[in-house]
This record gives sequence, C-alpha cells and structure tokens, in this order.
Amino acid sequence: MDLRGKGVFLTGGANGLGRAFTEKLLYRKARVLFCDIYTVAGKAAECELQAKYGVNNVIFVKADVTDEEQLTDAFKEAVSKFGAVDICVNNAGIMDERIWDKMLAVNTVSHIRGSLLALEHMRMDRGGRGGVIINVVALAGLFPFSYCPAYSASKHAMIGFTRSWAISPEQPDHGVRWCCLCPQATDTEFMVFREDRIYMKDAIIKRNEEKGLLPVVEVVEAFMKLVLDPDNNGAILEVTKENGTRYRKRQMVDPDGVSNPILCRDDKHLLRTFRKLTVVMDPQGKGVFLTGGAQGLGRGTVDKLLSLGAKVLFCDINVEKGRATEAELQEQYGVDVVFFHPADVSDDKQHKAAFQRAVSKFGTVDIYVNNAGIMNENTWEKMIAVNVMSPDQKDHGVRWCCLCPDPIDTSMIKNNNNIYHQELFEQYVKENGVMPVSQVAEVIIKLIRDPENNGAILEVSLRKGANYRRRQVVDRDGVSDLVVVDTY
Ligand SMILES: NC(=O)C1=CN([C@@H]2O[C@H](COP(=O)(O)OP(=O)(O)OC[C@H]3O[C@@H](n4cnc5c(N)ncnc54)[C@H](O)[C@@H]3O)[C@@H](O)[C@H]2O)C=CC1
Ligand SMILES: CCCCCC(=O)/C=C/[C@H]1C=CC(=O)[C@@H]1CCCCCCC(=O)O
Repeated sequence: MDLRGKGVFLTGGANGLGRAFTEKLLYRKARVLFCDIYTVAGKAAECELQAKYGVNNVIFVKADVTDEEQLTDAFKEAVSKFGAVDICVNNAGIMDERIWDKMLAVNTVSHIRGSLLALEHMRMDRGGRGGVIINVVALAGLFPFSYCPAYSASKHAMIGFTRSWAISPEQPDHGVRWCCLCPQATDTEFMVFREDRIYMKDAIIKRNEEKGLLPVVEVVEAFMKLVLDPDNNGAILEVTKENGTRYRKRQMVDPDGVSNPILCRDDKHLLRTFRKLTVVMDPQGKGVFLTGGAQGLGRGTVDKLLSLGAKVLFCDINVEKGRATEAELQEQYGVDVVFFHPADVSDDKQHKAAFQRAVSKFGTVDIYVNNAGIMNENTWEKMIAVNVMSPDQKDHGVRWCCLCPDPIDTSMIKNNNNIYHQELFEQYVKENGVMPVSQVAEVIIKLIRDPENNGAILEVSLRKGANYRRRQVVDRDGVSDLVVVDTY
C-alpha cells in the first residue's frame, strides 16, 4: 500500500503509541488528522509534526472520543480536509479499573463507533474507495489479565467485533480490511501507575522492572505491518518481548492448557488467589440473584433452581412479564421462595437496588447469574450496556464461569430482525436446530454445582452437548491463510 497522500484518522494521538503511529505515517507521506482529549499535548504534537512534515499534512482536533458528536465531527473534519479517509486507527485507551464503565466507553464503545463511521465512509459498495480499520487492542484482549479484568474485557470485546466484521459476507464488496494490534506492556505513560488504577499495582510494577517494557519503536513497526500488508483482513497481530511480532491463528485463553476445566495459567507473576473448592454446590437453600428472568433462558433457569430448592430473586425490564412469571412460579413453589424486582440492568442504580433486595430477602446471595441480554445491531450501544457493562463486579472467593450456548428456543432467536444477514442466521438455525430452554438450564446447574470450574468456559450445542473448552478459539477453521501461530 503506497501511503502517499492517503488520509488517516487516528484517535488518542497526542501521546504514546498514537503519537508515534502518527509520526511514522507522516514519514511515509500519509496525511493524518488525530484527535485527543488533551489540548496542550495535542497542540504541542501538532506543532512539532507540522514543522517536520508540513502544515497541511497533520491536524490536531480536540475531541473526547466518548462523546458521539465530538468523535463524529473529528472524523468528518478528516474527510473534509483530506477528501477521504483511507486508514482509521482507533487507538485512544485508558486502563483504570476504578472507572471501569468509563474505560469501556473509551476502549470499546469509541472504537466501535469509530469503526462504524469509517466503514460507512470507506465501503466501496456505497461509493467509497475501501481502506483499512486498525483497532489498537492489547495482549490483554487475548488472555485473561487478573490485574485488570474490566480492561481485559474492553479489549476482548474489540477482538470479537473486529473479526466479526472481517468475516462478513459483505467484506469483499465493501473492500475494507479489519485488523487488531495486540502489544504487550509498552513503554509509554500508560504504564506509569501513580494511583491504584489496577489491582495489585506493586506486583505489576515489580514485574515490569524485572522483565522490562516493549520499546515503542517495535510496536510502531508492527503497526506499519498491519497498515501495509494487503492480505491481512481479520488479522490479530501480537507483539511481545518473548516472541516478537507475529500473526496469531488463535485467540488463546489458556496457553498451557493447565488443567481442564480450571483454565487459569500458572504464571508466577500472576498471583493465584482463588481457592480450589472441593464441595459440590447444592442449590438447595441457596440465595440466587438472576438478571433477565421474566422469560426465555432466565425464566427456565429460575424454574430449575426453584425445583432444586433454591430461593431466587430475578429482575427484568419487562414488568408485565416479570410479574406474571413471579405469580406463576409463586403458585408452583411458594410465595417465600421467588421474587421479581423490576430493573433495567444497564442502569447501575437499578441493577444494584435489585441485587440489594436479593441480599436482604435471603440474608446472602450465593449464586449470581448475569443472564439479561439483547441482540440488536441497530441499538448497539444499548446492547453493549446490557450485555457487557451490566455485569456487576464481585469480590474474591467467588467462582467465575461463562456459559456459551448455540441458539436457544427463546424470543431472542425468533425476533431476529435487527441483525445483519438475517437470512444466513436463519439458515444456520434451520441446519443446526435450537436447543430447548430446559436443556440449557440444566447446563447452568452443572456450572453452579461443579466446584472445580473457576474460570470455565462451558460451550453447549445440540450436536455436541455441554463441553468445557480448553481454548477460546477465534478462527475455528483457520479461515485466513496468513494467520500462522497456533501455540503461545
Ligand atoms: N502502553 C501499553 O502498555 C499498551 C497500550 N495498549 C493500547 O494502546 C493504546 C494507546 O496507549 P498508549 O499510547 O500506551 O497510552 P497513552 O496514555 O500514552 O496514550 C493514550 C492517548 O489516548 C488519549 N485518550 C484517552 N482518553 C481519551 C478520550 N476520552 N478521548 C480522546 N483521547 C483520549 C490520551 O489523552 C492519550 O493521549 C491504548 O488503546 C492502549 O490500551 C495496548 C497494549 C499495551
Ligand atoms: C503477566 C502479566 C504481565 C503484566 C505486564 C503489564 O504491565 C501489563 C501490561 C498490560 C497493558 C496492556 C496489556 O495488554 C498488557 C497486559 C497483557 C497481559 C496479558 C497476560 C498474558 C500472560 O499471561 O502472559
């Protein structure tokens, strides 16, 4: 790819990697508009770079990427200044577990929004001239990262988003490449921890002193590889001190496959704080809090838990259905064991109030099921708020599990008119069938009971039943031939 005269839009360009990517792109004769929340650093970078590469080739715009209008205006400004944007780099990022919802807004929501703006502008099937979207992810998007679970979630989400677009049936028509850059800890301000922005700060500082950080220049080289390689749609490019720069074939969750189903990596730098529990958890008499219980899988799971003697408080946004479900289940199991609480889980206050009510009803909550979810690409921000941001953070001594089902016979699957390629989805459902709610509810009980599954990913499908996964596979079939790495 010849970068001469190409238009670039980049977020978070005032410092660190964003600034270094900008300079390298300018050196290769591209034209860059970068935005940042910090005016002083942004202006200073603009001034230095304009002196070196020309006033018309680099522009700074102050914008907070979490503000839809500011991000959109900055993108439009790049289009109007350069005629077109050919390269979009969603780079702005923060790492601060204290403000995990803000972190998701910067690291995930703004990257999705930037990607969609770029796609709409670049797509060749709607008059654009194609291009490349690079989402700056992190190694923590490929591995669990116990110092920063929400940071890791914000980056894992971007891997799923980017690669889903990369394999879109429309990709050949829209002519846009989608890539993820995944560096290890790199020598920027990002890695200077002045406050307790991450858990176990001292351990990480010690680790970084011992092992060292990646030099920025290495990450810039890797970034340029993504920009220039025309054949890397869907690529995850990893950069580490140990293995250099390499395309990954898979997104590994358990690099060493330590034991099944305990999926944590035995790394002396990662403090293993969870206790291996040996007593099977019997739902009898336990207090349960479950979100989205008015219908579908949530309701099926509440029913199953009640039949096993648990007490359940479930919340839901659908008050009418919630009340009806509560009445029916109370009639079957008794008025003291099941309660409905109206709540929108994407509203932090409502979510917490529902949980607190469960605690006060049962004295304690032993089992917490984050089940509420929606599937609607037209309201993707709401979908992130419900499916990603609503799960509450819990403290230690708690098992953490993920359930990953194939389509289930609920309204989510039936009312599927707000997704892309509905006909392909329906064909998939026709070929693979849908699982009955009761079967999946049984699998949730398996997760609850098994004392040795902390960190487990339990996959369930009609064809294969329920299986703990050793790995979180990104490219099941090794779709693209450029991807080369299979093991860590
Ligand atoms: N430094 C590291 O160890 C690693 C960083 N990364 C990722 O690389 C990206 C860049 O990080 P660094 O350059 O290292 O960090 P940095 O802190 O040096 O630069 C990040 C830039 O993003 C800007 N920014 C933050 N919030 C913003 C907002 N709301 N609106 C607009 N701009 C905003 C900051 O002002 C800053 O200029 C991030 O996405 C980060 O997650 C990934 C792996 C390792
Ligand atoms: C093993 C922990 C290493 C911690 C190093 C560090 O300082 C963290 C830096 C993070 C900044 C962005 C990232 O993506 C980095 C974390 C990557 C950690 C992934 C852990 C994978 C592993 O077990 O090696």
